[in-house]
Amino acid sequence: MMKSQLPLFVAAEKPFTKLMLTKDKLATDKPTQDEPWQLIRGYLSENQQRLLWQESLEYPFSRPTIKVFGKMHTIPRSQVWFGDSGCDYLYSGLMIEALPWPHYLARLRQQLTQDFSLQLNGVLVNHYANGQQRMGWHSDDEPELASQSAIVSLSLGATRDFDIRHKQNGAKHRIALAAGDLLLMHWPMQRDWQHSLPSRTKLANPRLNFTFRQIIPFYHQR
Ligand SMILES: O=C(O)CCC(=O)C(=O)O
Ligand SMILES: [Fe+2]
Repeated sequence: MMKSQLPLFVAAEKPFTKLMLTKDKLATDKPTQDEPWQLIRGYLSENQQRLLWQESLEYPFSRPTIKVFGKMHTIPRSQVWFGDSGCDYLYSGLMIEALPWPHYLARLRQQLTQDFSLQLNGVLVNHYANGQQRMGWHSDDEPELASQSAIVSLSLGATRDFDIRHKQNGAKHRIALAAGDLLLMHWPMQRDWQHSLPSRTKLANPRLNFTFRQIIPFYHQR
């Protein structure tokens, strides 16, 4: 349905080959009550990574200015939000309207929906131009997120450390997220933990991250 809006260069590309997700592959890492996340290395094929990266060159990224503790800041990365209609997202006091799904991102959403039995209806794409760009400590706990829903994170490009810390007991984890890796963040990760993407000042290479989410449609119009 989105095909007509595709940039021309992808028309000739081979389609995704459907990834066969074997039980073994899923079993490589299991979420536990103590650590409610699950890492699947190399979930995206090389072909998928290439197509998504290429498609992202056409995404309308922006660097909005947001209010943090009463002060205005331009976010240290660029982002864009795609989603089903009505799946707008209020982010640090800023209403982001859902843009229609680009082709390969729509296909990836479908694949994730099937592989993990999730109802994903929006994706935040973050582009980190280099190691100076980053994301501070936060939990993804906005009220428009469906109650107790999981968030699926996929990474492309440069490998970056992803830090996780417990809100109460101070436990810390660091996961190096490489191109193609998938991190499944199950409930109650967003209730009990924060995460961040620290800067790496010497790194010159860009990275993309997609976090697929389930939003309560028309939340902000009710
Ligand atoms: O870039 C990442 O790996 C993290 C992104 C993230 O935490 C978010 O979009 O909420
Ligand atoms: Fe996050």
